[in-house]
Amino acid sequence: MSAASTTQSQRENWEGEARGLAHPVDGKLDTRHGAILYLDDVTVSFDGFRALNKLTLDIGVGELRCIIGPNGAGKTTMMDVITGKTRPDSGSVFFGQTIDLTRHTEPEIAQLGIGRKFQKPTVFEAMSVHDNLALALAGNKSVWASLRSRLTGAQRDRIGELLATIRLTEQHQRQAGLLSHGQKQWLEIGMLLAQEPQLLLLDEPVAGMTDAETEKTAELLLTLKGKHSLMVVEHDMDFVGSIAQKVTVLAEGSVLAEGSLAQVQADERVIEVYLGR
Ligand SMILES: Nc1ncnc2c1ncn2[C@@H]1O[C@H](COP(=O)(O)OP(=O)(O)OP(=O)(O)O)[C@@H](O)[C@H]1O
Repeated sequence: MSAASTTQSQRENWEGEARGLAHPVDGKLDTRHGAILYLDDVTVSFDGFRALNKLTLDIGVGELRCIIGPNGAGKTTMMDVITGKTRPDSGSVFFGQTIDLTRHTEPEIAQLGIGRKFQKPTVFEAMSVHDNLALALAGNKSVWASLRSRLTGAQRDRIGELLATIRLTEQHQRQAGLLSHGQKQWLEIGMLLAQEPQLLLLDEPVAGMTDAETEKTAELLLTLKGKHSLMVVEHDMDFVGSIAQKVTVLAEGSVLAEGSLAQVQADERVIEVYLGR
């Protein structure tokens, strides 16, 4: 399925609106065909080396998709293309039917409703868990203005909900720098959720976590599925097995295999390039 059926004027119309509004995606993302993200024939070359090679995949609305593949397969480059950090040499990248992501900047793409979590947590260590979430809710207001302004009842409720979702209610007054590695990762996920992304990209969310933290992260992501669409890049196969519906295996910049974890684990080509014999 491609977004090519959308007329140019529909796209321009939408993009015009998108640039002018604070929350342009509210109720407006066109996912009539069931997918939230389309990559079609995307190629990215670095000095002649194809990090992505005619990559085609789409993510369904509310889906939790796991992406696996060997080092250098192009997983990070794919996320860079989706979030506007890297421009493809060719191919198309659409958010819903109508938003051509290659025509937007990184901040615009975040505003459009795509949140990205990098591997390393980047919370404000000197501030409390609560204040980190309050800042994230304030969005692009200046840090000092948002810390000084009093929270509305709705904002307080939202922070309460976020704390419960990320399982940090009891730690809300704790300084973020004192949290465990796993708790910092959850806080950062909470900060992304505060911006109400429709699509969340997570890069190795359980790297460095204890087994108990990994389990809790799996529970957390399963609660987000449906409300958000998620793309999770992970090497930890037990974790992938605990959350995945559908797994995409990338290799040499293209999709090598796609299906349930059991299906891709049984695929000879996947065993060859990634899982080992
Ligand atoms: N900015 C760049 N300049 C040159 N080569 C790059 C650049 N970014 C990525 N590459 C190369 O593109 C290929 C794909 O890299 P990428 O980081 O996307 O893979 P990955 O699947 O995320 O790997 P890993 O699992 O190790 O994170 C690699 O060979 C990498 O060296």
